[in-house]
Amino acid sequence: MDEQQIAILLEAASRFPRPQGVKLSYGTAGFRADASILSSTVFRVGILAALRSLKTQAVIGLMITASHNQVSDNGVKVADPSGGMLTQEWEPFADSLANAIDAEDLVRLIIEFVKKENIQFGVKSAEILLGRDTRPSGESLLEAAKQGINSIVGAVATDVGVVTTPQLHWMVRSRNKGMQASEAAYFEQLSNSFGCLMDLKPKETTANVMDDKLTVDGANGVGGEKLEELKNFLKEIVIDIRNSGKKGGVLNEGVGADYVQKEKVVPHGFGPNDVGMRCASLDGDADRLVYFRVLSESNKIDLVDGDKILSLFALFIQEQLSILNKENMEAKNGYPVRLGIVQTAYANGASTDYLKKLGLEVMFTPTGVKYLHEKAAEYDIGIYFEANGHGTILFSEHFVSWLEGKNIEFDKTSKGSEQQKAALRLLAVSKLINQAVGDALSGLLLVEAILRHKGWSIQRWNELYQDLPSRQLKVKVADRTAVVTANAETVVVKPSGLQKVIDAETAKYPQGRSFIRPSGTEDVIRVYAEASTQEAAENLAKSVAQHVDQFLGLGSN
Ligand SMILES: CC(=O)N[C@H]1[C@@H](OP(=O)(O)O)O[C@H](CO)[C@@H](O)[C@@H]1O
Ligand SMILES: [Mg+2]
Repeated sequence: MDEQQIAILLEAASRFPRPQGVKLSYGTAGFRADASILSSTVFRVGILAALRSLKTQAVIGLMITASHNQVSDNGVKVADPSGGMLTQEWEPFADSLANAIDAEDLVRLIIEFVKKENIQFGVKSAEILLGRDTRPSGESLLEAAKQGINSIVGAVATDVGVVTTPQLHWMVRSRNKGMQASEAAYFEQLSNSFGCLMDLKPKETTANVMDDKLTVDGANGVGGEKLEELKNFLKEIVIDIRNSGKKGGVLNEGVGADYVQKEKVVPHGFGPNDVGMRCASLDGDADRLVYFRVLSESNKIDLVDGDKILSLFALFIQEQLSILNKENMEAKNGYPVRLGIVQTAYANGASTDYLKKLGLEVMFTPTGVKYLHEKAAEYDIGIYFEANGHGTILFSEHFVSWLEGKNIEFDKTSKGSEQQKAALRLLAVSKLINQAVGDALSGLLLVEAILRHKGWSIQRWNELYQDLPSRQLKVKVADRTAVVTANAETVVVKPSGLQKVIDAETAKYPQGRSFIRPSGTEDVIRVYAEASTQEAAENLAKSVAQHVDQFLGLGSN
C-alpha cells in the first residue's frame, strides 16, 4: 500500500466515526444493529469487500439487510466469489475492522492485514456488487458502503439496486462464472427450469388433485415485490401475493416466515377465508421459506417448516435417482451418486427419523447456514435446511456434467425413456434451485413443481410424518459466551455440571430431547425441547431454562 492509498483511507475513514460503547460482531449472518449506528460498520465492510475482491481477483457481493429483524434494524453481509458466505477465515478481520477505535487504528489494521494476506494493489481492479432490501435506511447505508469501496484505489462499486439476498448471491456467482448476471437472467433461469419440470410431469398426475393457487405472505419486504415480477414469467401456477409492502404494511411486523414459524399463527392479511388453502411465507430478505395451512380454529395454522420442505425435496431427488439408477448401476459406467442430508439440532426429531427411514445419510452441523452449506458441498447432491426454512440443494459440478453426458447418451439410445426424464428433471432442479445460498423464491417454485408432479395437496405433504411437539425459549444471562457446546451444539461442555442436569430433566420425558446454545444474533441463550406431548415439551423447556438461569442467570453475578 502506497502513501497515496493510506492518505485516501485516512481521509475517508475520518468521515465515518465509530459509535461509542458498542461492540459489533460478524455473528451468524453478518453485522446487525439499529440502523442509526451502522454507517461506520457498513463503510468498513465496503473496504473489506474491496480487499476480498483484490485478494480473490473475483467479483464480491455486499448486501445491506437485517432479514427478519424489525424495520428499524439493518445489517451488512459479504458474499464470496462462489456466491456463498464470506469465508470464515476473514470473520476475525471483519470484527476487528468494525471495532477499530478511530481512522488511524483502522488503517493500521488494514496495512497489517494486507501484508499478512499478501494482497496486491494495482494488478487487477476490484469489483463489488451492492444490493439492499426495502428498509428505508438502506439508501444512506449503501452510500457508506460505496465510500468504503471507493477508498480503495481501483475498486469499483456496482449498485444492483433493491434485490433479495439470494438474488445478490446468485448474481455474484454468475458473474464469476462468466454468465449473465442480470435480474432478467435470474427470472429467466427460474421460470425456464420450472417450465421444464412442468413439461416432465408424469401424465397420470395431470388430473388435478391439488389446488393450482398458492397464496404468499411477502413479509412486506423485497420478496413479495420480486415475486410479483417473477410470476409474470410463470405458467401453470396462480400466485396471490399478500403483504407485498405496497399497501403500507410494516416489514416483518406480524408477518413473514420467522413470525409464522416461531409463533405458529396466521400472519396479518390471512384469515377465515383462507382455511385449508396452501399458503407460504417469506422472510424480510427472501432467503427463508415456510408453508402453512390455515385451520378453522381461531388463528391457528398447520406449519409446514424447513424440515418438511427438506423431506419433500429429499423424497423427490431420491425417486429420480432410483429411476435413473435402474439401469445405470448395472452398466459399466454406473455412477454411485452420493446424496447427503444436512440438518441442525433444531430439526424436528420426527423429520430426522423419517429421512433415516428413507435410507438417507443425515449429518448435523452447528446452527448457521455457513456450516450447513459447507457440509452439503461434500456430496454429489447435498440437501440442507434449517427448521426455520433456510436451505437449498447443492449439486457438484462433476455430477452435473455426468448428468449432461448421460442425457446426450440417452438421446442416442433411449430418447424419451423414463431414465432420460429422470436425468432431465435432476438437471432442471440444479438450475431452478439457487446454488449459491438458500432462496425462498427458487425453493417455492421447486415445492410447487414437486407437488404438481406428485399431484399432492399441502395436507398430503404435511402427512409425510407428524412433528414431535416442541418448544423454544430464550434466557437472558450475564454472559452468553460462558456457554460452550460440542457435538453440533447438542452437548454443553461449559459450565461444567449443566449438561448433567439437562440429561436428568430430559430422561423424565418419553421421546424427550433438549439442548441449549448461545444465540449468534441475539444476546440470549436459546433453549430447545421436544417430547411426546406439547405439555411435556413445554415443561421440559421450562425446567431446562430454570437450570440455565440458576447456572448463569443475571442474578448469579
Ligand atoms: C434457532 C434459529 O432459528 N436460529 C437462527 C438465528 O441464529 P441464532 O444464532 O440462533 O440467533 O438466525 C440465523 C441467521 O438468520 C439462522 O441461521 C439461525 O437458524
Ligand atoms: Mg433472511
